[in-house]
Parts: sequence; C-alpha cells; structure tokens
Amino acid sequence: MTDSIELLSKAKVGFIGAGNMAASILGGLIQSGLPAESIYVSNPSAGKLDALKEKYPNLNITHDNAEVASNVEYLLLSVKPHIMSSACADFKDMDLSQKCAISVAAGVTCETLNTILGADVPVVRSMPNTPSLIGYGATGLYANDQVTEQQREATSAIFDAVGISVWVEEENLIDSVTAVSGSGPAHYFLFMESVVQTGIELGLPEATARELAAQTALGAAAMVQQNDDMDIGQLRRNVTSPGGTTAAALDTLNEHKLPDIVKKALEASVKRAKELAEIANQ
Ligand SMILES: NC(=O)C1=CN([C@@H]2O[C@H](COP(=O)(O)OP(=O)(O)OC[C@H]3O[C@@H](n4cnc5c(N)ncnc54)[C@H](O)[C@@H]3O)[C@@H](O)[C@H]2O)C=CC1
Ligand SMILES: O=C(O)[C@@H]1CCC=N1
Repeated sequence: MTDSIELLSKAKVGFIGAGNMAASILGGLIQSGLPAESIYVSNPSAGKLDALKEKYPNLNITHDNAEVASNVEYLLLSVKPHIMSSACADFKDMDLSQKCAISVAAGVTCETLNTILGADVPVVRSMPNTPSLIGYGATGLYANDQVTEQQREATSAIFDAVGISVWVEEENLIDSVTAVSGSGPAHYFLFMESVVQTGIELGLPEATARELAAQTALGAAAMVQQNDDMDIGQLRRNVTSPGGTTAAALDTLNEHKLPDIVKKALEASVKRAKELAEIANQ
C-alpha cells in the first residue's frame, strides 16, 4: 500500500456511476493497495458493473445509488453533468454532512451540489483526466468551506493514486483546469493524429509514424517535467536551428496562428463548462 493510500485505509470509497472516469480512478486505487472490498460502485445497467466485478471480485457493486452513499465516507459523483441532479435524488434525504462528496463532473458548481445534497455537505469539485487509467492522470481540486483538512488529504490521496493532483483556491479555476488538462488529452491526440496521418503521406509505415509520434510526445513532455526551471520556449528554441527544418515548420504553424487557435479552443472549453453548469442547475 502506498503512503498516501494508507491515509484512506480505514475509509470506504464509493462511486455513483461506473463509466470511464470511475473505472480509471477505482482501478488506480486498487492498484495502489486500497482493498476492493472498501470500494462501492453503482450504475443503472449491469454491463459495466459486471465487467468491473470480473476484474476485481471483491468490489461491492449495486444498482442502488443510495446503498453506495450510505456505506462510504468518500462519495465520488462520476455521472454526466446533466444526470447529476437525478442520480443524487436517490439519496437526497440522507444526512451526508459527515461524508465528503467529490464530483468529477465538468461545470457543476459546489453551489449546485450543495443545493442537491444539502447545504452542510463537504463538497470537492475535481477535474481528472483519462490518463488516470494508466497512472498518468492530472487532476485539479477545489474544496468548499465544509471540507476538513483530513478530507482534503484523503481526496489528494485518491487522485495521487492515479497521477498528480493540484488544489486551486478559486472555484472558477476548475473550469480553467478542465480546458488545460481535463479535456487536454484530446487536444494532444488530435495533434498526434495529424502528425501520424501526415507521416504516412510522407511515406512512413503507419506503425512507424505512430511509434515515432508517441515517443516524441512523451519525450517532449518529460523534458518539460524534468526542466521545471527552464522556460518551455527555451526548450523549443534548443530544437530550432536558424534557417533549419524546425524553423520552417514553426514558421508555418505561426503563420496559421497555432497559439491563437489553442487560445480560442481552451476558451471554448471554459465557455462550455459554464453552459454545463447552467444545464446541471435546471
Ligand atoms: N471522460 C473524461 O475524459 C472526463 C470526464 N469527466 C467527467 O466525468 C463524468 C463522467 O464521465 P465519463 O466517465 O466519461 O462518462 P461515462 O458515460 O463513461 O460514465 C457515466 C456513467 O454514469 C452512469 N449513469 C447514468 N445515469 C446514472 C444514474 N442515475 N445513477 C448512477 N449512474 C448513472 C452511466 O451508465 C455511465 O456508466 C462527467 O461528468 C464528465 O464531465 C471529467 C474529466 C475527464
Ligand atoms: O468532454 C467533457 O465534457 C469531459 C470533461 C473533461 C473531459 N471530458
């Protein structure tokens, strides 16, 4: 058991919804040493629950959301934003004030969650991402005033089990985290898809283009992580010989305003998060 998971060792952790994010996080928790018998998960349909049970035979599965809520200290609300209110209605009469509700839903605010769950409920808004499935997750966290120090530490432990986590001090920054890292894997995937496709058109076998693209993305990310005192622009300049091949490519990306496109894309994500907040509030 990892040190951070030790913090959770006496706690029970539940998931409302057994989709992609829930499966990623609960898989990471089990891999880090939290026993499957300490984890509860509910979903309306059987398929995803059965698949999880086959993988982790000691996991507690049910179709009853209230059963999960009543059994655990940490309740991860891992349903789509527009489902949040109806899924939580199943346990709206329960006293959750001694538990910690952790939403992973994009946009849904603490205020909405407190309206649904009760004003005195400790609520954390989290924004994880799918690389959590393989231990490379990046999660942003925000806590309302009811969350205790112990609950904060346990929440960090949950997400550190599947990658890294950072706390933000203002709730609206969770929408910024959504744009940068929650949705982020898809941005890099699109870039890599384009690189692989062009690599193929330039004559490389698909497998070779894919292997080179993936290793290059991994290498670039690792260089950023391992040189945290160095400006990313400097790492870029180190690749770029004056009048060379990189300069030719970067000139083209800048001519087509890549930085501008990225800015517009991330701003669109933030705008959509705010729209999802409205939908969840209805
Ligand atoms: N997929 C991603 O990359 C990320 C998703 N999120 C957030 O995670 C949440 C879930 O997303 P995914 O896991 O991708 O979706 P998903 O569709 O894979 O999972 C949602 C699950 O909720 C279940 N569900 C539907 N109604 C329910 C109810 N009344 N009670 C209990 N469970 C119910 C569905 O059957 C499904 O298994 C969303 O709110 C999303 O904003 C956050 C970060 C990244
Ligand atoms: O696309 C979405 O709304 C969710 C939230 C972040 C990643 N997937």
